[in-house]
Formats: sequence, structure tokens, C-alpha cells
Amino acid sequence: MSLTIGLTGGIASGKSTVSAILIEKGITVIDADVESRLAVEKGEEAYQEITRHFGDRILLEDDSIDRGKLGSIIFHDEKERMKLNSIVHPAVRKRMIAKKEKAIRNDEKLVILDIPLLFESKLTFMADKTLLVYVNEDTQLQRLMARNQLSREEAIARIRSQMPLKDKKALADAVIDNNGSIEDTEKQLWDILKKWNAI
Ligand SMILES: CC(C)(COP(=O)(O)OP(=O)(O)OC[C@H]1O[C@@H](n2cnc3c(N)ncnc32)[C@H](O)[C@@H]1O)[C@@H](O)C(=O)NCCC(=O)NCCS
Ligand SMILES: Nc1ncnc2c1ncn2[C@@H]1O[C@H](COP(=O)(O)OP(=O)(O)OP(=O)(O)O)[C@@H](O)[C@H]1O
Repeated sequence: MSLTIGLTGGIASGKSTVSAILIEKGITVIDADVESRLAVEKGEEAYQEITRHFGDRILLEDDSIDRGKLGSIIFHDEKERMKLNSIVHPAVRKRMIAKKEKAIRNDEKLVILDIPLLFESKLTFMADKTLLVYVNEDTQLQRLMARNQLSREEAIARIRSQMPLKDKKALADAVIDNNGSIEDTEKQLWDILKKWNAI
């Protein structure tokens, strides 16, 4: 028997930090952000569709996608964000399902799907359990501004493009409070996984 956990949160809430702890223990983590990067590489179908819709202004000199530029468009314009999502998400889903099935075929007991938009995109069907990495609004804003070198206004636009973390709390099977130290987060993680008989 294999258990698939959908690990989610908000932008800069700490999903990658939790994933890194799991990866270090040899647990397979399939990361939607990584898959979405691969899905828009030159030559991929989604790349063609993005350039067709957004034009050359979102390309770098080597014709790869300028993620900073595309981000500054879609985090300020819901219609454009929905358009990008409709191009990228099917490809990401396909890649993640293929990797998950491979891990299950390999008899892995635990598979983690790290999906920031798990609830927004109604992807909970892909996982047996959902685990939310939660921080309060102020911590989220401060960590996002520091990590991405964003202005307050840019960081707020990104946070507002997602379902508020407090709403996600009500939807998740378990919640890790990541406002404290990483050691504290790690302890909560192992406690939840033990409770779920996942480790
Ligand atoms: C807008 C893009 C170019 C920005 O790239 P960048 O390298 O700066 O950020 P990265 O991809 O690492 O994403 C960082 C975080 O932003 C948030 N985020 C990304 N895309 C979205 C979106 N469409 N809606 C809301 N939040 C998003 C997530 O929390 C994600 O973890 C890129 O995020 C993208 O192509 N997004 C569309 C695909 C998508 O939805 N990805 C998220 C998981 S499938
Ligand atoms: N408990 C913590 N204490 C201090 N800093 C933390 C803690 N957890 C995470 N961070 C820092 O906060 C930032 C955001 O964390 P992380 O990158 O793990 O978030 P994320 O949810 O994966 O973000 P995204 O969805 O944008 O990829 C990082 O700079 C990380 O080092």
C-alpha cells in the first residue's frame, strides 16, 4: 500500500522547506513548480501556446521564457493568469500523474505531491491526504519579500492571486504551523506522518 500526500500552502509558506526535509530522508517529492518549469521549456507544446498568446515581449534573448516578466503580467491580471493556467496546468498534471504512478509501481510507501494550487485548482483527487504548510499573513509577506527581493506591492499581488491561507486551513486534513523555527516545523511534520502511518 502506498500513501500519496498533497502538500500545499501559499506562496513562500514553506512547502519547499518541508519538501527538503522529506527528500533528505529519501522520500519522493514531486514538485508542481519544477514540473511547470519543465513544461514550458523551448520545444514543449505549452511553450508554443504561451508565446502565441503573450508574444515576444515575454522572451529572453535565447528565446526561453522570461519568468520575471511573465510573472509581472499574470500576478496583476486575473484574466491573463487564468489564460496561463489553462495552458500550463494540463501539462503539469499529466507529468505529475506519470511520476506518481511510477513511484507507486516502484512500491514506494509514501509519495508527496507538492502543489501550491492544490485547492484552487481542485486537484485533491490526486492525493489520499492533504497537508497544509501554514504561516500568518505577516510572516508570509516578510518571507516572500526577502526571498524574491520583491517590493511590498509586488509581494501582496502574488499573495492575493491565491486562496487565503486561513481558508485553506479549513480544507486540509492536517496543518503544519510554520511561523516558528524549522526544528518546530520538522517535529510537527513527523508527528503527522506517524499519525497517518505514513512512516
Ligand atoms: C508566473 C511564473 C512564470 C513565475 O515564475 P517564477 O519562477 O517567478 O515562480 P515559480 O514558478 O517558482 O512559482 C513561485 C510560486 O508562485 C505561485 N504561483 C505560480 N503560478 C501561480 C499562479 N498561476 N497562480 C497563483 N500562484 C502562482 C506559487 O505559490 C509558486 O510556488 C510561473 O510561476 C508560472 O509559469 N506559473 C503558471 C503555472 C503555475 O500555476 N504554477 C504553479 C504550480 S502548477
Ligand atoms: N520556519 C522558518 N523559519 C525561517 N524561515 C523560513 C522558515 N520556513 C521557510 N523559511 C524561509 O521562507 C522562505 C519561503 O519558504 P519556501 O521557499 O520553503 O516556501 P514555498 O512555500 O516553497 O514557496 P513557493 O510556493 O513560493 O515556492 C524561504 O526563504 C525559506 O528559507
